Amino acid sequence: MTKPSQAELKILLDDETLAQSAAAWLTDLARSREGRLAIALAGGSTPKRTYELLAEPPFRDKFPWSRTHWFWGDERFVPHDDPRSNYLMAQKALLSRAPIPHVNIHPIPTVGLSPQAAAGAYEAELKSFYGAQELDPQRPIFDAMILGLGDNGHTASLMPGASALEEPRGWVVAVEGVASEARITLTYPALESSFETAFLIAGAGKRSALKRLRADDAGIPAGRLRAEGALRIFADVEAAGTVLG
Ligand SMILES: O=C1O[C@H](COP(=O)(O)O)[C@@H](O)[C@H](O)[C@H]1O
Repeated sequence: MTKPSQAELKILLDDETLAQSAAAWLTDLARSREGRLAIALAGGSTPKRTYELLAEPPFRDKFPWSRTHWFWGDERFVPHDDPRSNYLMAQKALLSRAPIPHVNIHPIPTVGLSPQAAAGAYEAELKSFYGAQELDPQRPIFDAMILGLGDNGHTASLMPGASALEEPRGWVVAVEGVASEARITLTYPALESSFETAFLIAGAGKRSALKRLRADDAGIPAGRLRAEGALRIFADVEAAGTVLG
């Protein structure tokens, strides 16, 4: 298990170089893996430029689109055309602009069912894709997991104080009452089940949370993550300020 304090930290000058570096990492990783690939996307605003770059040359021309499947680490429980939707952000920045087969896109359902039912449906979809009901640490679900870090230390939709933080076995849960809308999130066991994981972190507002992440601070949800594979942090200098200082 890899703790955040053991992550390889890459500090980039600004948003653009962070996105270039993250897109290069993901493309090289995807090309180095054989067969079917699973990538879990983060939402929010930080990864948007990385997603855009993947759909543009030179990354677009090198990426193994046909064998890559796209999942989400979390979703806001709103329709997919709502501006808050993590699916919508990825769809506009990447999915609609790259040659991705429709069957390779696995959004978290948000309409016509309860948050609990949506979490159950997504867990069933992940298990069907994985081909087993139980996680094998030797065989992670994902090849790459992209994560963000909230100012309050949340990652995916593992929010401070949420009961989701204590979920020992389930792969996906609903989170209600901790944000303006309900959330659906992968739990630690599922988020940790990846060959490689990368946090994308930008902006001065993230300085304190990044410092706590790098100290494995269990007081923030991200600080409790123990990745099964390699862990990387791509941070811009604004976010990394106190880490460098
Ligand atoms: O609410 C969320 O926030 C985090 C962090 O987003 P950012 O815009 O501050 O990078 C994100 O990773 C997560 O997917 C999202 O639902």
